[in-house]
Amino acid sequence: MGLPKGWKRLRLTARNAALRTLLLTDGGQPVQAALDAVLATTGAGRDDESLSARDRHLCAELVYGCLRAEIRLDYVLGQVLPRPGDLPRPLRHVLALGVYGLLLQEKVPDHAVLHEAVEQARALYGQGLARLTNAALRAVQRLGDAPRGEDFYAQGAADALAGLAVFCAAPEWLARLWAQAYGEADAARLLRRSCARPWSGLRVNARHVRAAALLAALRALPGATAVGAWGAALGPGKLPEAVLERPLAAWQAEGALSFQAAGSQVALAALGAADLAGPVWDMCAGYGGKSAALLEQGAAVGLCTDNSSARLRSLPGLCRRLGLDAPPVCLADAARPPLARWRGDMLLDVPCSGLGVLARRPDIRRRGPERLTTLTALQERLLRSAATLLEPGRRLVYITCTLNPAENDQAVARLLGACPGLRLEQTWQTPHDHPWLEGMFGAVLRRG
Ligand SMILES: C[S@@+](CC[C@H](N)C(=O)[O-])C[C@H]1O[C@@H](n2cnc3c(N)ncnc32)[C@H](O)[C@@H]1O
Repeated sequence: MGLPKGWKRLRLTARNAALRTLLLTDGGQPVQAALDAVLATTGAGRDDESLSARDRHLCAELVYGCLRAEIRLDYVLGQVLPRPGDLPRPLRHVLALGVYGLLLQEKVPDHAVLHEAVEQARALYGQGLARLTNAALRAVQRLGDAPRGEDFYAQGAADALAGLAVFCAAPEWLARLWAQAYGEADAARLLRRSCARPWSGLRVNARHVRAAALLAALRALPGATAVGAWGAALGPGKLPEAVLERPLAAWQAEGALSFQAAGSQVALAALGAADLAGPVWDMCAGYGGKSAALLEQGAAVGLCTDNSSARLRSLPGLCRRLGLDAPPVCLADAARPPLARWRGDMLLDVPCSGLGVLARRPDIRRRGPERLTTLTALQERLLRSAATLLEPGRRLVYITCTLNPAENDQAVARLLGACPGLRLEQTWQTPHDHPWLEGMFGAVLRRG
């Protein structure tokens, strides 16, 4: 999306960088890619045009926070403005950033939030809309604590679930899908979890000489939780700068440490993926996060394929950093694989709706339910093609990061119905009442 003409009048601040990032996400760019693109132009070394490390962090918090709360912020704006949807999109982001600052951002004084929002509106659109911004945000201030509580969002909602969906900034269709699939109590738990700030997941490279010491040090951090065999998770804001007197970035650069979502690590451990019989074929290897974890933990990954060359391209470099022998990589559509047989086990970490990772990927909630049917059909094709290649005695591990039965247990059931030679050995999913672990699903199938 093009930027309004007045954009150049804005100073480089965390909030202005956040505004620019949010605009990029409107054009369909994934949130982290948009943030990386904006921060790449605001790095240190550009004298008057640089953001401090603290401001870069604040910018990320604002972007992720606003996207995570978008539906809720829009609702609040709808209570103080007659037709916020008619305003230009950049101004709506200015207002949303302002409401986020007033209601959900700790430690930032209201007057600073108001001042910067009004400055943004003035620079982009002039005095008239700056006045409107000031009036709208002051009206939000006058609502007091009400918008911080759930009851505020029940006004005008069809029922309690619809009100909770707005409070948790989830689309109503998703709340209904979860209520129908898992019951209202679980749907409520999942909605609350989906809008909380995510935990950071760290994975220690089991092959690194200091792996044991590093793992022990990470797990000994205040509030740290062990995940899987080689991981630790830390709550929001708890990531330290350094461990064992070295910056985390240095451990990462020398291949001792990777960032990997705790849910992925727990899923791999629960499904026994490190014990898969080689050569393992990772059919949707992407950037190689799961393959790298398996290689570190001793699995013989023999082939990585994906239909995205941009993703696959980073896999050899990732292996190099971690000191692993990179498996062969090949650009391939897993629904029409380039091989007729595969003698080892297979990993199918499919493209999915991502409804289990909304806290970490908040832009996913902007996508509508219509894509669920397309994704389910794609997963069915991928499962069938993998099952066709599976040799007797070999296992196929199926993984999603979603909370949607059609993509999870029902997808597995459909495959079992269509392929009588397959046996279901295990299914696993993140417990719905887990307060922070992402929603993952996995199944292990074996050809008899
Ligand atoms: C959940 S991601 C995989 C993440 C990866 N396993 C990791 O841990 O980093 C799903 C991947 O499937 C890939 N994909 C989508 N459609 C595909 C297809 N038809 N054949 C192969 N890969 C596909 C996407 O490019 C994406 O990288």
